[in-house]
Amino acid sequence: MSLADTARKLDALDPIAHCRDEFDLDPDVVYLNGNSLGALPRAVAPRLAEVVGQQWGRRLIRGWGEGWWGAPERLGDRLAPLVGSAPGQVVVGDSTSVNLFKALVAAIRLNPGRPELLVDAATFPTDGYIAASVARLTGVRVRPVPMPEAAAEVNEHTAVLLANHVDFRSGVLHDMGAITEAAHRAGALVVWDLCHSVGALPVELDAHQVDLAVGCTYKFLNGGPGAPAFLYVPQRFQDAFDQPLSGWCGHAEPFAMTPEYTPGAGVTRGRTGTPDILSMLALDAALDVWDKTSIAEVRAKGLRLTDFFLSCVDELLGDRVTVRTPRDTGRGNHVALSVPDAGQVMKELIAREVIGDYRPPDVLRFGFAPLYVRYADALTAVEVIAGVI
Ligand SMILES: Cc1ncc(COP(=O)(O)O)c(C=O)c1O
Ligand SMILES: Nc1c(O)cccc1C(=O)C[C@H](N)C(=O)O
Repeated sequence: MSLADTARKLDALDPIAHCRDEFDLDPDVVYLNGNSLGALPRAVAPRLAEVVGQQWGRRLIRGWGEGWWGAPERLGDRLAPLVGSAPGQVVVGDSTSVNLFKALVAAIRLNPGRPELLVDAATFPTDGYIAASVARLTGVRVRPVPMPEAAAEVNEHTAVLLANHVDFRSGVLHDMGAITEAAHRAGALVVWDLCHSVGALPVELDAHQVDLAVGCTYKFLNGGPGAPAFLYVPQRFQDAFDQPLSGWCGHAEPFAMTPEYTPGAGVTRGRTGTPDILSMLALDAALDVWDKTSIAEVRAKGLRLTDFFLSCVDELLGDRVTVRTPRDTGRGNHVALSVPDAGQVMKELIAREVIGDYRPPDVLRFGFAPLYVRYADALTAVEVIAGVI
């Protein structure tokens, strides 16, 4: 069967093909960058019009008592099933970088007397930058470790390991269960960055006894540019969770306006300042699509779609590219291809309406958001790449 026939067949049989109708997409664009910024869900614009016009416009400050104040925890509970968390352990707000700062300092405070902070050596830069600053503030030292060696490198000196679930460049999926277990055996805590796995594949934070986790909502959760991030604090740590950005919104009684800080109950103490309600309620609307499918269906399609993309790459590009992403299930939802002059190649692809991204030094990165990317898009992208390189 030709690749075009296979793509047609796979799209016809796709059990979640209907989810694409939930998105407002440009029909002329092959969008393979949902791993940086998810597409626009149709539900967002009308919800924002209502929030701005009715809630802000008419209810004014009363909005805080009519749903706004509790939005960080309510949205956290909506996200919880996607990360394998019981309710009451996820709070939405701030950026991933800010939540990483809170989580790392809190983790070091939970595990005092150990001098090392291990950091994924291939990490997305913000994690490394924040870890370095946290190390300076708390007096620990950072030791970069390649993720495949992380489990072996954690030892009695390690306070905390900062790990990425899916590598932002290669797409490699790291073994959350095994790494967390090894860290715990050595008496260390692990903070997981879920930016590239949440909404792409099942994440089992409670089942793996994860200590703390953070993630963003503007990639596979389609919350929009600058959508708020989230912080996971399991119940067993909530009373001792002592985060450094002790703003009034994490206070036990914010409106008592007392001079001393008393942390709020539960995951609420992960909050800092006033929540960004417009972005938060845009995310709320974006999450509606998860009522129409499940993370298991999304993962199944994600693997099939990236498999099909890889067969197209093998057949149409051959050894003109090097595949940097594992071919087995140890991968997330993006595929990295190395080519010479990758930056220029990506510019030419984007000029031809195939949108992926370039990551130095030589990676073309293509994200496959199963909610709206079709098998036919995967084939078109490879045909266009073949014409460019
Ligand atoms: C692994 C990872 N962590 C963090 C971030 C970003 O953090 P922030 O939302 O603070 O920009 C990204 C992407 O931007 C990322 O890929
Ligand atoms: N967060 C981003 C942004 O504000 C602008 C452009 C890109 C991004 C990204 O998300 C980059 C992404 N985390 C990456 O994996 O490279």
